[in-house]
Amino acid sequence: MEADGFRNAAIGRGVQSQVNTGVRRDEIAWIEAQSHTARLWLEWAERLRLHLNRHLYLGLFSFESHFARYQPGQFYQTHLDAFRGRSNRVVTLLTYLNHDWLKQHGGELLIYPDNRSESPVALGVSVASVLPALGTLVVFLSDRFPHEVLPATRPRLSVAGWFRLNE
Ligand SMILES: O=C(O)CCC(=O)C(=O)O
Ligand SMILES: [Fe+2]
Repeated sequence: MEADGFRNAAIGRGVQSQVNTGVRRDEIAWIEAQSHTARLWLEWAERLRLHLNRHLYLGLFSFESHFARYQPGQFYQTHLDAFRGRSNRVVTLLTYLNHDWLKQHGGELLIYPDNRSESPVALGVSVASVLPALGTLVVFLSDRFPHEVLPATRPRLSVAGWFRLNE
């Protein structure tokens, strides 16, 4: 654990969790209710959870969230946040803490087509390219949209969160 609370991000959970720097190079810090801002974020997520359950009947049970810090050149290769039958992450939230982020800084989040789509999709072509700029919020179903983080020329701070089903 670094002095500032960040540590190397691992892949997988519990005993299967491992740090694999070939896939992801970022550092993370879990968000608990450690500050007023953190509490506001968790309260906002709780209201969104109730709203999604009320209107989309998703049965979301809990929320977990972390900061992630990518140093220049670091990345996260294409992955899904959940696998059918193996994880209970249902909805992914991403938001960014980077002022004045320009296209030339790179660091895009690339989102690939829904893996259950019926229509033929061009392999390897993203459906969205998102600059990690302050004020942007991305929401998608965790087990359906592969995504990756491209390297940036500046440090890149994000907040990721997942609504989960009951374990
Ligand atoms: O920081 C991002 O844009 C995405 C991070 C991500 O995909 C993850 O933490 O699972
Ligand atoms: Fe992800």
